[in-house]
Amino acid sequence: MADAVMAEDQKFCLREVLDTFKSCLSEDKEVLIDQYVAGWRGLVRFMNSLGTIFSFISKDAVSKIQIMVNHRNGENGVQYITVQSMVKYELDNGLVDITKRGSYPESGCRTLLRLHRALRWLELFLERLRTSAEDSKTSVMCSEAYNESLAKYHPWLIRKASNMAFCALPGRPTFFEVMNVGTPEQVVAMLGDALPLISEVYQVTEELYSKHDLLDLP
Ligand SMILES: CCCCCCCC/C=C\CCCCCCCC(=O)N[C@@H](COP(=O)(O)O)[C@H](O)/C=C/CCCCCCCCCCCCC
Repeated sequence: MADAVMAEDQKFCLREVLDTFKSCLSEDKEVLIDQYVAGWRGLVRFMNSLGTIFSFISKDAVSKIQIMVNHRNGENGVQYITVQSMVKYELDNGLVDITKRGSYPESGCRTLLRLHRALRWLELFLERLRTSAEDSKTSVMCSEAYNESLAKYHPWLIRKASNMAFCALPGRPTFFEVMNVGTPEQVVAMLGDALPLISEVYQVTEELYSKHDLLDLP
């Protein structure tokens, strides 16, 4: 019985993950890195539960998450509390490769930019899921969202592998079930609730990176 309760407690719930993203913005609209990273960690857990075909994506996401965690745990961790403070600290101290890869392949600015681009994919995918009909294909929604966002930054081989992996996504009903949020109507409501905040986190980061000319970091 205790085990059953435990298993129920530990069941994945996408609402909690998206709530983590919702808590990313501080009162003065700074993006909190711990919460941002926790959100991605939750999403990776969800993706892992969909099958090993997504391992190559998961591996890359985990390595980027780990780089950000290392910055937070490092001796200058306090400079990495928000994306705003990280950008200022790394730029002021010349810790970012601006035009070509060089001494700082693991800068926070570069690493977070990769996750930021993936956040745009997430936003587009969730919006499609929210407005989709019952018989819509998640693979098509995922692939369209990918082609409109991340794909332009990926070489041919990654694009090919990604689009092949998307074909393994379960149908919409199963996908909704794995999200463990409730009825399809509750899933749609939850997405409608979470999306504006995810969009805001994306917009705040996009404007910051644009202001400092960081959107094309190598
Ligand atoms: C109800 C909705 C639930 C959605 C659940 C989504 C779960 C997604 C979890 C994680 C997403 C992975 C984020 C991937 C970050 C990719 C960063 C990136 O662009 N990396 C490339 C460039 O890095 P550098 O070489 O410059 O360091 C790297 O080359 C990429 C390698 C792997 C392929 C990345 C493919 C990304 C596809 C994202 C869609 C995930 C689909 C999951 C399906 C649920």
